[in-house]
Amino acid sequence: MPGARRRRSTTVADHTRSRRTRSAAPHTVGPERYWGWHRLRADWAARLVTDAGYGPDDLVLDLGAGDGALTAPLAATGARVLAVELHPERVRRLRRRFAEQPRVTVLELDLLDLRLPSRPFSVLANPPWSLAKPLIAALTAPGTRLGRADLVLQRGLVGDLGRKGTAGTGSRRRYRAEYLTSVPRWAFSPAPPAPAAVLRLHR
Ligand SMILES: C[S@@+](CC[C@H](N)C(=O)[O-])C[C@H]1O[C@@H](n2cnc3c(N)ncnc32)[C@H](O)[C@@H]1O
Repeated sequence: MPGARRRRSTTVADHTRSRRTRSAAPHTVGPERYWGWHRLRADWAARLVTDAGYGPDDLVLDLGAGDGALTAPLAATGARVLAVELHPERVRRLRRRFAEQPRVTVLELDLLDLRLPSRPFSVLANPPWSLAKPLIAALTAPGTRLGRADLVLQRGLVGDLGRKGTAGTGSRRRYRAEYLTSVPRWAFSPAPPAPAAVLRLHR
């Protein structure tokens, strides 16, 4: 199971070593932890899943799954879904909600510690925006099996990456970065401080 056992292979954390070796500040589960919580409304989540077009042959990661806004419509496509969430109560709710769905696996894990699957996979996620850059670096690193990722992120960052047109570490930038669509603030509950957009990364 991806992420369940840590081999010394690529984890998202490998790309953020400097962050991780600082005291555990932004990722610690504890009273000082700030938990971003801008849930996608069901209609927008359904729209993003429809646009992505996944089906039973796909393995799709929902990183920062919350209470399953994207996990649920993804599961409805028949895809195999890996929902990663760190907040313990949200993990409990996810496990209850998807208990009867064997094609959904919920991992209680810092997404920066996730060992990426060794088989081809995709990502559809509305992750914590503070982790956008290390997450993109990890997903596009040499050797990952990522096929495509649609990430709901702060619009300014998506615009910058879309203009640049590529993403990836090292001299060979293997992924195209595309500004897929704008997402208005009212697509979330509560509304985030800045407007959002979907960044599509694909080989
Ligand atoms: C912007 S919310 C999105 C929730 C859900 N995907 C949705 O669209 O409604 C981000 C989620 O990431 C979770 N989260 C924050 N830091 C995380 C981390 N380091 N690893 C995994 N999940 C994290 C939060 O608890 C929250 O549920």
